Amino acid sequence: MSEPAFRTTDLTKTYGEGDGAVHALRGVDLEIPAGEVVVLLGPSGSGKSTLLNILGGLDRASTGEALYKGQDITAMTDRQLTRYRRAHVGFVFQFYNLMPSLTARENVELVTEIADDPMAADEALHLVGLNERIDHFPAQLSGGEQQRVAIARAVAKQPQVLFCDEPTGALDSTTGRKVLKVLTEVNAKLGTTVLIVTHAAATADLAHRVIHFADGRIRDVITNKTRKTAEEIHW
Ligand SMILES: Nc1ncnc2c1ncn2[C@@H]1O[C@H](COP(=O)(O)OP(=O)(O)OP(=O)(O)O)[C@@H](O)[C@H]1O
Repeated sequence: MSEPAFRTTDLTKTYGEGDGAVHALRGVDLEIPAGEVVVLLGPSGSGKSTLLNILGGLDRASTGEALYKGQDITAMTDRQLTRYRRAHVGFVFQFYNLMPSLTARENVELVTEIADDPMAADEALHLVGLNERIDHFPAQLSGGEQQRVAIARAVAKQPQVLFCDEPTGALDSTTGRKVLKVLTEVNAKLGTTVLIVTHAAATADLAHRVIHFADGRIRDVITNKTRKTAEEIHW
């Protein structure tokens, strides 16, 4: 069996100290195979984004181990973490964080200009179905189209892993489905491991694996025997 994308052992994260301490992660043991679409579900405050941020190298664990392809992220220096994020990881957030004064292509080029082995910005925009919108500014695009530019930007540097925190949170369900379709296509075409944190529980039907969080711990992990397509899910 190939090495998993991620493996965590007794991972904890505590924000603050003493009486005010918040135990965001209380001991997470997890394995995420490379090449899967994984959906993280759970109540607000249960630790999903915290886990995503630690695996993505945006935040640090308090204790425990988190391996990316056998490398311990928790032991990395800040410089190593920056390199890890640059080389291997793409992020998609609820709000698209596009530069309003740049076109779709120019927004993607911001990343392709500094990446080691990027695809062309136009190719990334084709991949997300925005062929006709390449020279549009964000204000000329719908919310779903803006999110697809954000996905193109994240995918253009050819990351091994795509972390998506509430990628459909600001979208209606029809538009959200288009965005999810793009994420599953990126997984299928490029083999990118895709982790999605969401409150839209129906998204779980797209996943290879569904992780349920509760109170800073994993409650259960389900492997879907069959997966639905983005067109088939509703929320
Ligand atoms: N930077 C921070 N400082 C202090 N507490 C934090 C910080 N980030 C998260 N927390 C707390 O950690 C806990 C877990 O938060 P997290 O955002 O991981 O949950 P979540 O499951 O993603 O929630 P949601 O679904 O609402 O996004 C919460 O109680 C939150 O308030």
